[in-house]
Amino acid sequence: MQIEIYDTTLRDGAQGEGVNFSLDDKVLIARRLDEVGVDFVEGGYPLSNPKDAEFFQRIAADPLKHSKLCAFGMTRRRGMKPADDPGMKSLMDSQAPVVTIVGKTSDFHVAEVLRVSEQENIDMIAETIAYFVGEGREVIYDAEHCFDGLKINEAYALQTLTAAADAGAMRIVMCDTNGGTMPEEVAHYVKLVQEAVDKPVGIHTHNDCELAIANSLAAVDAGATHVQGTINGFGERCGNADLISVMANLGLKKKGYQVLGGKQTEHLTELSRYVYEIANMGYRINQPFVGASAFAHKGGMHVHAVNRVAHSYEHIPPESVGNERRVLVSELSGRSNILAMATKLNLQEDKELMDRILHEVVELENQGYQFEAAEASFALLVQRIAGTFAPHFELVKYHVSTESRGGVSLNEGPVTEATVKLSIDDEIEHRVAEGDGPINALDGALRKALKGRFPALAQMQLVDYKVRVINSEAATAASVRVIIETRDSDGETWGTVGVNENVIQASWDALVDSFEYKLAKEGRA
Ligand SMILES: CC(=O)SCCNC(=O)CCNC(=O)[C@H](O)C(C)(C)COP(=O)(O)OP(=O)(O)OC[C@H]1O[C@@H](n2cnc3c(N)ncnc32)[C@H](O)[C@@H]1OP(=O)(O)O
Ligand SMILES: CC(=O)C(=O)O
Repeated sequence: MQIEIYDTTLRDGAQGEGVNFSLDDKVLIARRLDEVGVDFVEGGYPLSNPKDAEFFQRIAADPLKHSKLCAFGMTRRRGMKPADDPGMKSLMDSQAPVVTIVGKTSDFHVAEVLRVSEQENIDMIAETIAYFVGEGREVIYDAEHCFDGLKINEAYALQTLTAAADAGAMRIVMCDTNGGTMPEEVAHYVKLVQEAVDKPVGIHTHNDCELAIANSLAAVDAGATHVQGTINGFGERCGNADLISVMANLGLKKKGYQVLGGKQTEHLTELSRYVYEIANMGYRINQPFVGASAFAHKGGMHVHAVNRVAHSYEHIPPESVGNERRVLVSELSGRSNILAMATKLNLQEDKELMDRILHEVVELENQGYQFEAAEASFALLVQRIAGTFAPHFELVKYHVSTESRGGVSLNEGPVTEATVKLSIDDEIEHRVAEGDGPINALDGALRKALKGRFPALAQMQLVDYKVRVINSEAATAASVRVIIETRDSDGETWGTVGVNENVIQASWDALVDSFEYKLAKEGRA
């Protein structure tokens, strides 16, 4: 059975706190969803703001190839003809072939929020839908508070749904607007509504009870053939059903269903990250299926088993959703973790060497190091222990000073300067740089000292810097752990770590590892 996927990232997703798309962002996401093969893309609420209205004009000028574009709006205002309502006009002006109309299902909302008679609400639903159908548009009806309405007054809720179906809506979408419905209730009411209306039923869930995906799947099992949600679960309050997981579950896990016209789900990881990037939001590392940790193995016993049989600790192959298997190295590692990482680094299997590496990792983690987010420092550590590490430069000394002068100008902040003296092939490079703080100044001086010999260093940049105070078991004084993330011009990123009681020394150690990792990479290339 083919299940329709309806994406509302650009409308309900944008109602999530912290989510804000520019017009260009919206166009990019709509086109990506179109390429992926999503059936319906809801572009926004044209009455709401000029950006959403303009979005529809941009897409009308260069229509989507596969997905049907939907414009969202509410039923006509009370006491008005649809043709006179500015909301209806904005939906017509959008030129979207599909109009999605939200209307009230619950008599409580009709009385207390809309403050109209029950009959007027039914007229608002029926007249709005009939108007758009008469104008040649397809209409999807989003029944707001559908489950709550059915619980309070089943007969009235069903009357609103049949009014929508009879007026010509092509889908009746049951919305768990407040996100408070349980899966068994969803299944019960979806079956009930299917019997009452002669149109395909859809589901739209919110995640307030962390059940949005379970509820979407329960609805599909009960007969719904259309699922609404957002990429990465963005949305009002706790978000909507995450379509990434919905599609992965329907495409790969549950028997008898197909999504995206039977296309593969291998692009889901890329799609999820694309939307995070455009939204300028960090990825959720433990996001099911597509998160960086979704197939990351940390416990030694797990890694041991995965090395023998990959699926022993994996429910699906990571590649089936475009993700990858990762092995993490930490104090919870066994020899198998080290072996897996060392194999990646082309090291021979050597039990004695593995034991020494494992012992060193456990010892360093006890001091506060952490290699999970610092794979580059781990790779260098392995080389140091194996005796294959050849440093490209050696420190003679560095010096950092920060000077703050009063009385010159109120805008003048402190000036930080770093001097770095290195020995490179027995020659001395001695350079100075100013920066926005000590680490930036050290980074600048180090680059100046190395750039003549190693011009490729200009291709890398530091993209993240994290400091955490730690109190290791071994030492009574507080140390700090610095993790630096670096990105290369080819897109590769790597993490390095430094630990010291002095934050500048910890930063220097992480910085040097980052530079050495890049130089080793260039050497291999
Ligand atoms: C469940 C959902 O997610 S539905 C979508 C929710 N999304 C949004 O609200 C985002 C976009 N919304 C907006 O930009 C604005 O709210 C607008 C443009 C739609 C309306 O703005 P305003 O006219 O200033 O009204 P406001 O937002 O204060 O109140 C909503 C109005 O719509 C009415 N209304 C609410 N639902 C419906 C409905 N289904 N049909 C008709 N009218 C409705 C309310 O009664 C209220 O009108 P009233 O003030 O005359 O009582
Ligand atoms: C329509 C919609 O977004 C809701 O009821 O949640």
